[in-house]
Amino acid sequence: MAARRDGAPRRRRLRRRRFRCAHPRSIGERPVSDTDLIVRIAARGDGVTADGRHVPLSAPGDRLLSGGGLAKGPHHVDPPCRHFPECGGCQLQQLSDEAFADYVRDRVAGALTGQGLTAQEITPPHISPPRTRRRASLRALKLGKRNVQFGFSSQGSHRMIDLQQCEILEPRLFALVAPLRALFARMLPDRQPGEADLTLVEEGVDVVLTGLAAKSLAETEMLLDFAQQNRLARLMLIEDDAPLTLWEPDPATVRFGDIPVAFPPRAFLQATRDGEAALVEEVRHALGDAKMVADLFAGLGTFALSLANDVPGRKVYAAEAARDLVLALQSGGNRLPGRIFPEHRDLFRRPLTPKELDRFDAVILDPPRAGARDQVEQLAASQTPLIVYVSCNPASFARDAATLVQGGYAIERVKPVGQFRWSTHVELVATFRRVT
Ligand SMILES: C[S@@+](CC[C@H](N)C(=O)[O-])C[C@H]1O[C@@H](n2cnc3c(N)ncnc32)[C@H](O)[C@@H]1O
Repeated sequence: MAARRDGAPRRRRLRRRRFRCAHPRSIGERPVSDTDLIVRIAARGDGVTADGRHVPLSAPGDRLLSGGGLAKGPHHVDPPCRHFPECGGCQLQQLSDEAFADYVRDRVAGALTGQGLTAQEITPPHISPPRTRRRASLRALKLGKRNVQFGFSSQGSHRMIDLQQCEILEPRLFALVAPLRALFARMLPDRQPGEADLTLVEEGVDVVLTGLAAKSLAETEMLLDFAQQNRLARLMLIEDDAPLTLWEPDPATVRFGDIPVAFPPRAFLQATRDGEAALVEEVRHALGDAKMVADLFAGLGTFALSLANDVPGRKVYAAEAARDLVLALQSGGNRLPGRIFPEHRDLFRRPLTPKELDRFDAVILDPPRAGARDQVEQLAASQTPLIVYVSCNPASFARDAATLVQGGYAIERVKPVGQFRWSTHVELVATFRRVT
């Protein structure tokens, strides 16, 4: 049809195109009004309509229909994994890449708004690609002689999905799923649960098994064959809470910058390599040429060791409560003489005081999910010019951020990080500068 100058045919074409976007719906269902439009995704992953109703497994742009169904909008995609949503490993595979990135950003911005705070800048989020997760805990359940279910445990339930496909695990971790299922089938007592903690380290996959015992020579040999055939970096059993190393041809290590660090079993490691790189890069950007730096909740030294060499003469004090992590960090730090100063310290019980904090040009902190209320109160009372807060929980971060802002800091920049792809688990790096 020839285009008309009054624009009517164009409007009709647009209307038709929009209609085709919606998926087929049952007879008698029709969109009711704009209040039925899904406008955002809530923290726990439900879509929320303009009038505040929660709709599981929906995407922004979807519409609730009068019969209770859902007309899918342009951001509602087919989940890439056959186990979604029952598996529990992912919550948001129905979102387009754009909608997932918006969700990650909005979680951070929303948490700040909830505390009445604004950041001068919120950067575009970093989102980890599929199949990059380098650590996972999988559960096994033996139901019959050769019948073992092995996978993530379904969210909020004891149901298990027997994992045949996974779009988040790094391929070297996923390659172990079938061999581990077979191992559990042979060795797990009937009706008993087992667990496998997998971490990709420099030497291959580090596997820690719970629920299995090596009571006889035959069982020990079976486990050693498994480790050798699958070229594991290390195989450990947890028996009565005590770890037993069965196989570790070379010491298991991780690397921060060019510093190798011994990897204690089940130690904390950022979930993806690219996510870790994004966090380190953002902290590096914030630190600038700061010389005296404190890294609080330092873990194995992800930040301390990656950043110590950036600036001539930089010294990094690193505090961490887990003894095995501090020891590993210390031996890694020995490769940078005079640069790294680790301390075994419980920062909940004994946070750094303002007097201690005032020695530093910059303080990095990366606390557990609960946040770091007591340490942040001390920071708010200090004169530290720069604070770089790495968080795995936007809600506790925003509470701590409010304390820092009350203490005279401004939120200069926030980078949201979605390294748990398709999950509701969101991380961030925030830069605070003292302004008063
Ligand atoms: C989110 S991890 C961050 C680790 C490290 N920054 C990294 O990126 O690998 C939090 C760390 O805080 C440590 N931690 C937990 N409670 C602590 C406390 N009360 N005092 C000091 N460190 C603590 C944990 O052992 C863990 O290593």
